[in-house]
Amino acid sequence: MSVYCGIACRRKSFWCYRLLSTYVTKTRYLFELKEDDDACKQAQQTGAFYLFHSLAPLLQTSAHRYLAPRHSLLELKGLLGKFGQDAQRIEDSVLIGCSEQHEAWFALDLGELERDWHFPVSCSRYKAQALLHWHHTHQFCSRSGQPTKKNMAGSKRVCPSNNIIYYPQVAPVVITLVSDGTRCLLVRQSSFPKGMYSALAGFCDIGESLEETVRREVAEEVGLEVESLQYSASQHWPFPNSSLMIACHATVKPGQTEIHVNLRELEAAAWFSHDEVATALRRKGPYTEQQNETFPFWLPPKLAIAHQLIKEWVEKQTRSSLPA
Ligand SMILES: NC(=O)C1=CN([C@@H]2O[C@H](COP(=O)(O)OP(=O)(O)OC[C@H]3O[C@@H](n4cnc5c(N)ncnc54)[C@H](OP(=O)(O)O)[C@@H]3O)[C@@H](O)[C@H]2O)C=CC1
Ligand SMILES: [Mg+2]
Repeated sequence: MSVYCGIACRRKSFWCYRLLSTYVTKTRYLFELKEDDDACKQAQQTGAFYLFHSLAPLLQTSAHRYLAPRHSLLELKGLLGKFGQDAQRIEDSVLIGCSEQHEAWFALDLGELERDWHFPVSCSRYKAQALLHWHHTHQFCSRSGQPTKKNMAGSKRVCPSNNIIYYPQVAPVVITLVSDGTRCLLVRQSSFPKGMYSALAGFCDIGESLEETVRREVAEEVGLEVESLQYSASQHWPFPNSSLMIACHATVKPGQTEIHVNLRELEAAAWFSHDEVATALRRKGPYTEQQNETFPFWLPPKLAIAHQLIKEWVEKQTRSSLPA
């Protein structure tokens, strides 16, 4: 769907109106709310608020489903009064999106945000929880030590004493499925649930390209050298502090498949065949009980990009083994 919108764009010093898609007008509207505190405050009047308590979303059950209730500004003020909280708390809310009709959506945490965040993962909550968490952990200027002030939308914080602007941080992480042509390499950390293996992951070091990170992490963790790299997809991952997972496939140099596990990083690493991985993809962990004194081999759930990467590899192997 496309609409004529009132947003003017400057091109060669002329103002012109363009045919903009719904997505573009929505994006431009959100941009305006992030840049303009008054516009954002105005948007709160007609917006919807989603509530959290120490990063756990407030949910209601309806027909055996959990739904996140929406509150108008008026309802929110009533709720805050009921819980003995000041209406000033609304200033802590952060902008998390808007509808196609430009109804702005906000998230507000009414708890103390003191606990570690261990909650069931859901894509729709990623942005709200990651942003609320970032604000909670970045309240002071690292130069002056003074408290920073968030803008209305919560897209940045500013130090009033020196005007340094702090934006929410995202740490790039590469996650690589290494293959030797017929098998793929999966690893586990001691912190993983029992029996679960995943693709090899690692944070980018400062100054590195993604290609360099993949090469270094594979060498560091399993002592192998990769020679080809193919980008697959990316995912925002909120643990521990908002990462951008960049998923890739890579292959090892021919004949160089002997794994040397770095035990400071990993508990185990091994090559797995197509059939073993295809079977594991169908299993649903976590397993709390051992079978024949070991835990079944299983893989991260569908929500994790590791699952998509591994599934992609299995499908590619299946296709290449079919007769032409
Ligand atoms: N969505 C998915 O499918 C998957 C997501 N992941 C995520 O990928 C991330 C990285 O994987 P992992 O193998 O642990 O990474 P690494 O192999 O890079 O090892 C983690 C260690 O790196 C150090 N480190 C370096 N930079 C950072 C940073 N910016 N933030 C935090 N720690 C840093 C820390 O060491 P120290 O504390 O000693 O300084 C940390 O313990 C994890 O957050 C994990 O949750 C992993 C697999 C699958
Ligand atoms: Mg790692």
